[in-house]
Amino acid sequence: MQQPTSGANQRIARIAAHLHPPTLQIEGESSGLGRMDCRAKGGSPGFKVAVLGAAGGIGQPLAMLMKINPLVSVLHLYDVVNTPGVTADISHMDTNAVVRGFLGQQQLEDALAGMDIVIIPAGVPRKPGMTRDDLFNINAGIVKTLCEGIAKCCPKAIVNLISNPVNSTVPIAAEVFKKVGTYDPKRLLGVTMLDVVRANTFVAEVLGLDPREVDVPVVGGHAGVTILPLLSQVKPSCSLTPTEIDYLTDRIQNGGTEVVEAKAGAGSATLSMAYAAAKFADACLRGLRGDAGVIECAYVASTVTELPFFASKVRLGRAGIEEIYSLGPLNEYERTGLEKAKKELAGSIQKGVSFVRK
Ligand SMILES: NC(=O)C1=CN([C@@H]2O[C@H](COP(=O)(O)OP(=O)(O)OC[C@H]3O[C@@H](n4cnc5c(N)ncnc54)[C@H](O)[C@@H]3O)[C@@H](O)[C@H]2O)C=CC1
Ligand SMILES: O=C([O-])CC(=O)C(=O)O
Repeated sequence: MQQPTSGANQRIARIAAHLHPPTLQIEGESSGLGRMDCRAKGGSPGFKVAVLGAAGGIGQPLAMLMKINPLVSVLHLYDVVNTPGVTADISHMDTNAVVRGFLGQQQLEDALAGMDIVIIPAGVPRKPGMTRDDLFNINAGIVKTLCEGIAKCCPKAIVNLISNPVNSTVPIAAEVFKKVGTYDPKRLLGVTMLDVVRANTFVAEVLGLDPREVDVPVVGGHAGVTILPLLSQVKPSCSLTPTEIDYLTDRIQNGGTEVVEAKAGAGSATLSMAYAAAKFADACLRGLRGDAGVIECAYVASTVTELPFFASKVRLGRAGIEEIYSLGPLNEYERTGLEKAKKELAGSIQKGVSFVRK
């Protein structure tokens, strides 16, 4: 067998050092003890993104999609299990972002330090027969702990909250940030993008269009009747029959349950959610970069209705949410839906607020 040259020896030694890092020091940063660091050099322009719950059903494909995003220079993957494997795996992708893994509560602060965007899909998913609110008891505590970490380590980060029940977890996050004095409503967004993604898909199916050409605003919240598609505002403008409107509203409101039942106990939407979360995070990143006209639906602190939180179209920019749009003209069907949505949302918001204030 041919002996490697001394130049080749040096290169192999360098690669081996990356695979089995002693205590790697990142330029300009201190390295967390026991942290998995999959490339020593970063520094290329771009944003720093953390995924909390990165080893989960949503977390893994979402981490992969964020690794592909050219706006991301550093990707931190945090979970209470399995991040070494996920980090090693994703770090082999030949895209720009430097990937670092963080395992367990003692590494949460290292995972969060310096982040521009924190995406949270941590928590338990539904099984058939459960509502999203049935997840409250477990997920409320998880979200509270993670948000306490964000308030301490990256209080200026944009937070994309995915963990259910979103209608309550966003108010929980707001209360945690208020308590420590770091709350900026412009930087806290509940991710309802999957409702829009589903609505675009189902409406396109009915109209015989390419879903990429369809834009359906979905407002309210992210559970059952609180998911309110505004089918009178579909772009391109179209006329749907009352039967089509009933079918579409029901399918969009129950899209999550459709997946939970099809998975029959193996969890809820993960792949379409990772896609939706990556699309939404990309919009936040483009806003941060200063792109004009970045508009998406999200569940945010709002004065669009009398409720303190509501999902509607928002414009994203360097400060996070730069403008929240009103609902526009609603027809009778949508006005009735809005009243039902508000009634349920009010209770879910109060439940989240009380959890932190108790
Ligand atoms: N907003 C939305 O549109 C959607 C929200 N979801 C919600 O997203 C959440 C996650 O769903 P899946 O990924 O399918 O669940 P999963 O169980 O596959 O993954 C969740 C991950 O969170 C981790 N985790 C648990 N406690 C943690 C903690 N304290 N800190 C960090 N990580 C922790 C788990 O170890 C696991 O890897 C669920 O609450 C689900 O209901 C799901 C689909 C759509
Ligand atoms: O339905 C669930 O539990 C997960 C979810 O939020 C969705 O798929 O919209």
